[in-house]
Amino acid sequence: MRYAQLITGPAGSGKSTYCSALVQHGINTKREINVVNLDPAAEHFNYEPLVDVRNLIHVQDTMEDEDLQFGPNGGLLFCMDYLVKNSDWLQEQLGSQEDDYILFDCPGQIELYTHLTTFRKLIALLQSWNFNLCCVYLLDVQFMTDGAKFVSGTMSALSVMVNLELPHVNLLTKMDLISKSTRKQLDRFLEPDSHALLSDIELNHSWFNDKYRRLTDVIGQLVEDHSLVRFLPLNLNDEENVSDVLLTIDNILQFGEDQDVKVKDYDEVDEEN
Ligand SMILES: Nc1nc2c(ncn2[C@@H]2O[C@H](COP(=O)(O)OP(=O)(O)OP(=O)(O)O)[C@@H](O)[C@H]2O)c(=O)[nH]1
Repeated sequence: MRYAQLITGPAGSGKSTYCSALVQHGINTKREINVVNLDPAAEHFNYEPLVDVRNLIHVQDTMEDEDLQFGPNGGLLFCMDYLVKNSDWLQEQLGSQEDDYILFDCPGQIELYTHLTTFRKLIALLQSWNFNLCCVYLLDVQFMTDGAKFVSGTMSALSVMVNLELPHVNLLTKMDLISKSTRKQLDRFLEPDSHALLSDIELNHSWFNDKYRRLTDVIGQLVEDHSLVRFLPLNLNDEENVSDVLLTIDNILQFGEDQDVKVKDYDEVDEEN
């Protein structure tokens, strides 16, 4: 079996930074973690990729091509389709090493995860190449600190979970950037508690009419009653937190069962944070 995290999330949510941090964590703990860059528009990252999709196709190619003349967004979607159609290239680049552990650093266009089929096709290919996959969805915590934004972020995570149908972990990134009081407020949402969300929305959004208030309440209840969407805080400055998050994902991937790696379960890490 091979193991991989699909690192997804909106533009700027911290995907490449997370990948670099995990590679460094791997070096510190004498564990090999490789990264594959799947973003054909990537300009800069701080890791040495095992495979780089830009060697197959670059978004610039699609924008400069006389026939295609795409804009940046359409070009990126075209590149991802091109990758799926030329999957032999990716398969060859990935090799076939047993027990390898790969982070796929994906583009920031969330339509790829929320409703287009390209990623589902890519997932099916990776699975057919013996990869056990976990989708890791990153959201910048700064966009989750008031009730209305938290509901919106929760819905985007839910769309990805429903569309990709993979074992899934949501991470709140850039935890080092929020104050203690904001963290306290966030903790009330993470519970999750629909009434905390609702009272925050009523307090901060006087324009919220009855209909929206009821809708928010119902969504909050739904998420709470079915434990649908959970978020783990990720602070890259805290090595113990990084280690716990990685172990949680390892557990979901069932990585470690044959490799003698200690794993923690989701609830354990959630409580510790
Ligand atoms: N303070 C802080 N900044 C972070 C953290 N993670 C990412 N950043 C910053 O956020 C910005 C975006 O991070 P990236 O890792 O490039 O985000 P991305 O999701 O890969 O972005 P796209 O490739 O555009 O989709 C960069 O300036 C990072 O330095 C974090 O944990 N803490």
